[in-house]
Amino acid sequence: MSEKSRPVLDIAVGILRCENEICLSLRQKHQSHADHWEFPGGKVEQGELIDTALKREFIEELGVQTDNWQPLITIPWEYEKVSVRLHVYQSYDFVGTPYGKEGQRVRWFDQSELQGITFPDANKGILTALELGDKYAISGKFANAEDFSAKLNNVLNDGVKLIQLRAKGLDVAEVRKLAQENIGAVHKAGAKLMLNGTPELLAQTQADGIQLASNQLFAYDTRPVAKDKLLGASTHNPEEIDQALKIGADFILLSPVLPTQTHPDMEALGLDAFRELVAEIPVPVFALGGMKTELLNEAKNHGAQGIAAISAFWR
Ligand SMILES: Nc1nc2c([nH]c(=O)n2[C@H]2C[C@H](O)[C@@H](COP(=O)(O)OP(=O)(O)OP(=O)(O)O)O2)c(=O)[nH]1
Repeated sequence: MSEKSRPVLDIAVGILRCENEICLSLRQKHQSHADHWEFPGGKVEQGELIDTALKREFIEELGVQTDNWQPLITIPWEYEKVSVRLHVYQSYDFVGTPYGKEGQRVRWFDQSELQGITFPDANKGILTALELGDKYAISGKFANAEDFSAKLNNVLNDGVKLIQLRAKGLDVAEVRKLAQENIGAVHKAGAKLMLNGTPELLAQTQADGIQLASNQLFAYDTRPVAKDKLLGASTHNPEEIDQALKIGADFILLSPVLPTQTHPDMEALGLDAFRELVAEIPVPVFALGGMKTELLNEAKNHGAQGIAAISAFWR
């Protein structure tokens, strides 16, 4: 059967958390992806809600009662033999001690250990979703280097964990200097700094990744940064989204979701069209364009990892 015509299996995937630890189980020899760790879960039965499926699977497979499952990300994925849609939820709420009721190994891992663990391929976007917060601040206007640091500090104090240094008026050397002067404060706050720039610039700094503008995406055939750096891609349509995924983007910005003063000439997608596009993207997607913190939950309810904005964060 061709990949397009075969049925898609809906899988409920549960990230059960206890402080910084996450419960994983090891897939068994008779299963696909044998000896890969997974977040527990399984197929959603006909007509079943995702959180009902998760409660059932955690009782059946791990002997724990769970509650308060919250959506994190949905991952569409084509394996060689099966098409799946992973509905990934997380919860801190459980009663009992998880154990392998079906003989599988079950273990708690610190979240910082997850990057070194072998998961099925579809899980890459889940790990990124766990790593990134739900607010992505993009730097706006600033008077000088001191003013940049002060504004950045406000963003960090607001608890934002992902920041893009975007300074179109500066030359590369000035951007590099700003990045190096501020990276310490960003990392001290447990946040990550993305550069609106090239892989070459990234290599000269301690920044965490680059954000490629939509017209830069087509300059590459393969991932232009190392695996341990973040690659963000700015997109507006399916063609740019496909190219972003082709070159291994870790996450995507999709815009303009709502009308925005920065691009008055572009027609806004609207949240419903945003949701439809996001449903086909196996990595986290931030909603950009007209976003304010009051819209965060609505954006998340439409499948977003969170919101990206200049004016909502940069003050
Ligand atoms: N539970 C879970 N499933 C995952 C994860 N990542 C991932 O790609 N999957 C895929 C593997 C399977 O194709 C499907 C899970 O279905 P399932 O759990 O009912 O499958 P199963 O044990 O019957 O094993 P099989 O039919 O795939 O051999 O979702 C994950 O983290 N947790």
